[in-house]
Amino acid sequence: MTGTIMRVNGIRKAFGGLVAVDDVSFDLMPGEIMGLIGPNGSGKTTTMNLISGAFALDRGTIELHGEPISGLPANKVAHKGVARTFQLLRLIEEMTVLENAVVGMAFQPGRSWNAAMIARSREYLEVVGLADKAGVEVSKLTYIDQKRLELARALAMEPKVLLLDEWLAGLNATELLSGIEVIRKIRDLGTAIIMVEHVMSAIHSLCDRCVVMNAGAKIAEGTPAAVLTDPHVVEAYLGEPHHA
Ligand SMILES: Nc1ncnc2c1ncn2[C@@H]1O[C@H](COP(=O)(O)OP(=O)(O)OP(=O)(O)O)[C@@H](O)[C@H]1O
Repeated sequence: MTGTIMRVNGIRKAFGGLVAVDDVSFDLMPGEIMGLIGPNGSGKTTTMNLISGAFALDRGTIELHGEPISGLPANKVAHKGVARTFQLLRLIEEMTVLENAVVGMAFQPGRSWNAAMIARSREYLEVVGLADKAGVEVSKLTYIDQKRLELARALAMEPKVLLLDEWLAGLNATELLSGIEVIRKIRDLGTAIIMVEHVMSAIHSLCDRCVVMNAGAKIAEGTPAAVLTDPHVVEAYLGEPHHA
């Protein structure tokens, strides 16, 4: 497809006898927010780990702008332009908000700390709504502010594609709304996003398209409204707890 930013083609990953991701394919378009959804244990996080290079593929290919990134180690995938957040926060508690954001840039090859990098990090803090807390020590931040910072750090990698793994999990109703706005803003600034998310209101309001997984396989793809009323998807979710 012309204009595809990422192409995931027939990827597979087994853990012993358990096929966690089974022949999954999808494309990501520039400027798109794609939801990767499905019941617990359906293979979403494993798919994200395959894209980010944290796990090696058993089979299949992943391309970024037509260039293979599958087979590369996670740091190389990140340098090519795929950044991620984690289900568990990975911040350096003793450092300030700004220092943590700069660390995201400083880990890129050929970069050293400089004024331009600090200025850029401040821009990312602005995007995620943390500009006024640049000098605060991370250990003093609230949970949502820590999540915002983790996002700023991912943005500091200047990704073409951002992988969000349940980034909205654990937020209260007000925080959820501001979290949704932050994700929308990042997309509007030109980063394509793949988000694994259980919060259906967020999926509805943010995603242009969803890929639905069940037991490792892709079972549906389409707009949130279309896939969430698809009988196969409804059946896959039966027995799952409902989320807001
Ligand atoms: N490192 C691993 N070793 C062995 N099995 C694993 C490993 N990671 C995941 N699995 C198994 O692979 C399957 C898919 O797990 P995965 O975490 O990708 O699902 P998920 O859709 O992200 O689930 P959730 O919504 O609960 O986060 C599960 O059965 C899980 O137990």
